[in-house]
Amino acid sequence: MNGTPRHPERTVLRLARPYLNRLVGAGLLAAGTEFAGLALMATATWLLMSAAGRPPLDRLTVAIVAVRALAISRGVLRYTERLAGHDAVLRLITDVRARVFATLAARPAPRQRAGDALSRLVSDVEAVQDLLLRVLVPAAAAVLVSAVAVGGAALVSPAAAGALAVGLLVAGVALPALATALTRRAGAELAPLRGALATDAVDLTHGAADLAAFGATGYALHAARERAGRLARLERRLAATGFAVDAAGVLLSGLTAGAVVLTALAAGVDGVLVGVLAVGTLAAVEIALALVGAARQWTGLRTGLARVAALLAETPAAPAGGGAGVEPGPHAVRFEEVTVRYRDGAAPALDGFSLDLPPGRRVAVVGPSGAGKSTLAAVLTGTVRPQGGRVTLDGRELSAYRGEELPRAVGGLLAEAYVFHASVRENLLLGRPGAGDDELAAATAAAGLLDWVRAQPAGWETVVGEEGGQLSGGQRQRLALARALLAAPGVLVLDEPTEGLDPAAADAVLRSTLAATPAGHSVLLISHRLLGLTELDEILVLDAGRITQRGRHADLVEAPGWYRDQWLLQEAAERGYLALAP
Ligand SMILES: Nc1ncnc2c1ncn2[C@@H]1O[C@H](COP(=O)(O)OP(=O)(O)OP(=O)(O)O)[C@@H](O)[C@H]1O
Repeated sequence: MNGTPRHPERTVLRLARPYLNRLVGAGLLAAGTEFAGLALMATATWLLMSAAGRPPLDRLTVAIVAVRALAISRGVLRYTERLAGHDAVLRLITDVRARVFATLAARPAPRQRAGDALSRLVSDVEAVQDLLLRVLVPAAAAVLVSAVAVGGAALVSPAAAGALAVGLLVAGVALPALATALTRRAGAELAPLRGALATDAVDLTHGAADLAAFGATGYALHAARERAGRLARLERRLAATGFAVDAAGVLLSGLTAGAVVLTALAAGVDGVLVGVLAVGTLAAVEIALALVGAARQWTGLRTGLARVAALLAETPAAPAGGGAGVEPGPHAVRFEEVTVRYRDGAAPALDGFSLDLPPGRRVAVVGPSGAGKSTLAAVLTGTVRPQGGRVTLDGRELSAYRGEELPRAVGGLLAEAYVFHASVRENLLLGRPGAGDDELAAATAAAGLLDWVRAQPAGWETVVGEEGGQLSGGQRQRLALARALLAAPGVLVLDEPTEGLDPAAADAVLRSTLAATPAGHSVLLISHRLLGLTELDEILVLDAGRITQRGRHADLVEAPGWYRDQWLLQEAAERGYLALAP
């Protein structure tokens, strides 16, 4: 696991480099907007106070025109700033999303909940957008305008400018630092609580039927309500702290204006200009107070930014040799002393596993639940990377193949295959885009689903529902199997291909599946069911990640051990089942 970069902002800024001109432009426009606002207040004050003395109108003309020009330009500048800022940031975000997806796609299968991963992906990438648009651009504008305001005030009275500078420093540095310090801890507690609440919502809706069946709805609701209550209390506390800091900001702007007025009066500044300084100070402090908001945003964004930066830092290295290209057809696979451990300190799921799978060989892996069979399939398809040993395809390590290369050589039916909310045809074409009806029919026949497809009024266009919900478990399994057969990778991995089928159907489907696999293609079959394995070249019995027995069915069934015991049990059970079957 890569370490989290210590300054995620730097990673973001590095990515933003190609758009730097646009971002600087947006920053300048934002500063222009704020400056126009400040100048508008100051000019309007001068105009009002001067007009009170009834001077000749021509002395006021420039100021009148300036007020109009500033009022209009403020709106125009704000609009162009938003346009320029969003244009730059949305371009950057497109890059960031593409990189994040590429990294995730090249990564082993996620170990976290899919919903959580997805929502994080969306909100974390948005953190990059917010960092630029809500933190950096307004902060840069506030700093620039504060400097201009102090410079302007210094032209009138250096002493008043000093008082203004102090006020602006407190508003733009001390208050933001205070706001960050006060909210950091609560903010850190908030994120996991929000995550837990999202998970509760998913569990309570998706698991409603099971919760009701076990009479656990009340308990689950109570736990979720408690977490929601804790979140609400935390948010109330954060809001109260936020209001206190905001109130301090208002107080500060009054105090700064008072100090500026007193120093200006003491320095003998003309009354009208004192008024201009007072109103200008209120406007300038308000602009500097934007930094409090920026700091608050920044605190909230840091966790998401760190996660995105960690993902981006993980950008997959191009495989050595640039990927030699994978031809369809036979391939040789070799496992050498492969060890997989899902967690440090946990027992290994695979423990020094070795196997030769030359082209055309058909091997079954059997063993008790938790023995490591699915882990083996995941290692072979590249979704789990072993911590020890190596797995090679045609002599090259699996990790040396590009993400899109490996599936051309190794693939098949993995545990919990996903069926898309689409037609039977579309689900099948995923296995081999462009396959004709004959090919679809051959694969579907081997999986034992062709009769069902033919019986449907819509045939290949039958829509299977969300996650294949309009199919029976067995039909879903057969559809996924047909898709794997259509893909016809050189190394076909079949994780429980006949799960959910009755014994007679399971035998038939396994036989036709093996028959439909082209000569020279190897097969790694994972199965709980030991019947029907007579045709396989070798059967491995796996237990706690190690091979405990190996051989052909005829030999294993003669030797005392797990295989024989299990085979006898299953055979007796199925004989009973078949005797009862009509
Ligand atoms: N994603 C995971 N995270 C942590 N541990 C895992 C994960 N997947 C599997 N394991 C652990 O690894 C071991 C092997 O699991 P695996 O799924 O490979 O066994 P299996 O033989 O396929 O079991 P089954 O026949 O029940 O499907 C088990 O102890 C399991 O708890």
